[in-house]
Amino acid sequence: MSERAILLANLGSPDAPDTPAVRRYLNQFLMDPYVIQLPWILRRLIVSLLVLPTRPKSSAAAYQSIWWPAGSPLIVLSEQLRDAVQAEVAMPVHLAMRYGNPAIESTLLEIATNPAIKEVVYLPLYPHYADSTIATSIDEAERVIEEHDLDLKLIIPAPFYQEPDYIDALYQQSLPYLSQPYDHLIFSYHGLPESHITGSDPSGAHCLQRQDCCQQPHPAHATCYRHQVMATTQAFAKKAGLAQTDYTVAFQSRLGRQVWLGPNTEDILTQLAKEGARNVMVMCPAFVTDCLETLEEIAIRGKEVFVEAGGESLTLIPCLNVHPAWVSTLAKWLRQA
Ligand SMILES: C=CC1=C(C)c2cc3[nH]c(cc4nc(cc5[nH]c(cc1n2)c(C)c5CCC(=O)O)C(CCC(=O)O)=C4C)c(C)c3C=C
Ligand SMILES: [Fe+2]
Ligand SMILES: [Fe+2]
Repeated sequence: MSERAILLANLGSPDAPDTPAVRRYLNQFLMDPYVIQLPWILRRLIVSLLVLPTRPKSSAAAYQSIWWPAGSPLIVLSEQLRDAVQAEVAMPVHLAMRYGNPAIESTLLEIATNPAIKEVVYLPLYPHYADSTIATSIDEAERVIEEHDLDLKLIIPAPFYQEPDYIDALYQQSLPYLSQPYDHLIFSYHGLPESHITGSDPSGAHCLQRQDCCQQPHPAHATCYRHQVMATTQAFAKKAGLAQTDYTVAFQSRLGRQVWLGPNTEDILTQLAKEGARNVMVMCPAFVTDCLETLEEIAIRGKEVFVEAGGESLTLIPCLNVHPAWVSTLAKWLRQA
């Protein structure tokens, strides 16, 4: 019988919080055709002329504000997750990053050095489908296997955005926070250009054609990020007994001039403060590990926006990270895959 290994994949971080390392990382990230979905020449021009001259410096400063002695929070937490899962499963558990290190390529090559391993349970660590996360991670792993002619078969679990165990883990992680007094809860998901949503609609005629498209059952939802984040939110709200007036869904991390999913998290923070909210909670279920986008964009910059608009406190509910409920859920899925 063939043996299996597990490969967990996350997005990745620069190797260091300095401008040259962030420039290399952004160049690899934004030249990915799944991320900036334009022909190569346009992508090259945008990245080289509009992004790389200025963003590496400002992003490096942002990374410096959240960097830990052991490294990038996203990498350190992902390594801790790998080790915690390893303690619960009999198969070897590896970790790779789509951008930066450890790369998917070097990690698959390392797995392939064990001739007994024929199958790899490959789990990109994103609850919701997006071309720029799950699809690109799968594409990269398939490219490596084909290019190096590796005798490995990938077993890929489906997006887990509404799996009851995932919702339960989110609930358990957030319970100590949501049992404190607060005025409003924001579900802040990473944003996407609307063109990514319509572009991954296989019917070409459903997504974003009407405001409530995500509430109407449709096969396009298998690859609709907006539908999937709405489903996570609704399942969580039901589990936590939240009324619709208790929370708002918003999207963060806009980049560039395209139309992105809305509403924008910063606009919602400003609006809530102006309407009289003083204490808000923010949870970010699109990320399973804390990272730049939660620790800096929400907990530092989001808080500044909220306080400037008249609010008092913004509390970031940590991501699942290495919560025991999440670790045992992952271990169970990976054993059963
Ligand atoms: C067109 C640009 C981007 C798309 C589309 C995008 C989608 C997307 N990203 C995440 C998760 C993360 N993104 C992170 C950082 C980050 N994202 C973009 C751009 C797009 N993301 C950039 C340029 C950056 C780098 C930092 C910056 O300069 O702003 C991170 C954090 C990485 C870390 O090191 O901590 C995560 C995680 C998802 C889930 C997603 C689509 C749903
Ligand atoms: Fe991103
Ligand atoms: Fe939809």
